[in-house]
Order: sequence, then structure tokens, then C-alpha cells
Amino acid sequence: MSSAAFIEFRDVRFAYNERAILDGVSFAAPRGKVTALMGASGGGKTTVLRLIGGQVRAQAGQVLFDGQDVGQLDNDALYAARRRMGMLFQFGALFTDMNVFDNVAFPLREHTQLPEVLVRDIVLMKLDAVGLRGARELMPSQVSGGMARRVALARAIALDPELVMYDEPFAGLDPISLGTAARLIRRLNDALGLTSLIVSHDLDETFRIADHVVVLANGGVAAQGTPEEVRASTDPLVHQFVNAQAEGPVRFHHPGPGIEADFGVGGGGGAGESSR
Ligand SMILES: Nc1ncnc2c1ncn2[C@@H]1O[C@H](COP(=O)(O)OP(=O)(O)OP(=O)(O)O)[C@@H](O)[C@H]1O
Repeated sequence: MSSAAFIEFRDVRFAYNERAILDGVSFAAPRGKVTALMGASGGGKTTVLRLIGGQVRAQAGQVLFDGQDVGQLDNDALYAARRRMGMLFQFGALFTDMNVFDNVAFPLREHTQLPEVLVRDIVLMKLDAVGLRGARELMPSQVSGGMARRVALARAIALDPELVMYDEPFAGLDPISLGTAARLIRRLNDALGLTSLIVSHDLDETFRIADHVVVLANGGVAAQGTPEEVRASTDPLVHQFVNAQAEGPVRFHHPGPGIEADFGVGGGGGAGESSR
């Protein structure tokens, strides 16, 4: 029954109010692999994660999670699907009034009826997986940014998800912690048989650990493939992105009124921004 794609977007269109963020997006995230979702700021990467989690629904197209269209699920089915997903947001957002152990135990206590002895074993196992079994008694204020990220990761995998989605897992980390976090994501993916989806701006580190890269630009998919294939792309959008150039076909301006409308410049030949 298992197809190669664990997540698949088929011609997905999504707009906040009237503004199209994704306009005909198709890509696949292979089962068991690490897929990186990249692209310019505001390009809709977090929106892709929200579509998969069913927090928002596509106006057209299909968002398939293990073959099920998330947009068509009723509340119970959506809840069941979400139980199979782990989410790790930027700064992990640990509960500051709970120690490391209780932070990781939280989803288990919240979503299962497991006896406390079992909760303990699972928490220690997850903390061990991220190298922090010895830090269980510490409060969030006593751990470094990199450690906090690892605690959040242990919490995200507490319920044994099949898919883990990371939104900017490396933001704000120093190069060493960043390398550690990246290798940990890779290792956990392989050791636990997960499928991982990473939204990240850190090109080098992300390309190093990803099996598959999807580049979003101007509402569509500008490229997808192995990191090597994406690096070798001749598409100008991808080239601009991979080489971190400010000038190129990716829009710099957030869509809005043209310059004439805001500043009343008339006939001076200044090109207004697209209002798309
Ligand atoms: N709830 C919302 N209502 C209206 N517009 C929104 C909402 N959430 C996001 N947007 C807009 O949708 C666009 C895409 O946002 P999204 O967060 O998906 O982009 P992103 O690629 O993850 O960006 P970044 O890399 O900067 O985090 C942005 O222009 C954002 O301003």
C-alpha cells in the first residue's frame, strides 16, 4: 500500500483572502526521506506546512498525506492524521514553567492514558535520542538555545510520529549547534524511520542533510530534485536563490499598491510593483 510519496501536492492553489500564495504547486516528499522546502521569504513555505497539518485548506488541488487528501478529511480523520505528525517550530517554544522532562512528557500526558512509569521510560528514551537524558531536571532557562531545540525535538517525537515537520529549525543557532541540530534531524529520520520536511533558509546545512529539495518561488515550484540537481538548475529563479543573489527574478517587494498609488508620482517612468 505504501507509495513512494508520503506527502504529495497536486496542483495546489492557496490564497489568503484574494492574494494567491501558492498557485499550481506540485511536489512530492518521498517516504522515509528528508525533504527540504526552500525559497524566498514569504514564498509560502510555512503555508505548505499549515496545509499538510490541515490548519488551512487549499482552494484547489490536493494535499495528500500518505494518500489521503487532508483538505477532504472530517474533524475526526484530521485529528487522527495529525497524531501521525510532529511539528517543530522555530524556537521550540518550551513551556518555561516546566522542566525538560515535563516538557517532553506533556504530549504523552495530554494525548494518551499511559501510566506514569511508561511515560517516564518513553521520555527518557526520547531524551536519550537527542543526547539530553542527563538534562531532564533542568528548567528551560538553564539550557542553551541549541539544547532547547533538541528538547523541543524530543517533544515533537514523543508520540512516535511518522512525519516530522520543522519550521526553521536552525534559526538563531551558532554554526556548531546548527551542525549538531542538522545531523540530529538526519540521524533521527533514519533511526526512527521517519519522513522529515524541513523549511529552512540555511542553504549549506540543509543541502548537506536533505535527500530531496523543493524550491518555491513566485507561487510555484521552481525546481525539485536532489541537492545536486537543484544546484545545477539553470532556471534563473533557482540560480538566484541557490547563489543568494538579491537581484533576479524573485520579487523583492511584498505585493501591494503600485508606487504611483502610494507616492502619487506621475508619468516619471517609475515602474509600479505588480499587485498580484
Ligand atoms: N494568516 C495570514 N493571513 C494573511 N496573509 C498571511 C497569513 N499568513 C501568512 N500570510 C502571508 O502569506 C505569505 C506566505 O507566508 P509564509 O509564512 O507561508 O511564507 P514563508 O515562505 O514561510 O516565509 P518566511 O520564509 O519568511 O517564513 C506571506 O506574504 C505572508 O505575509
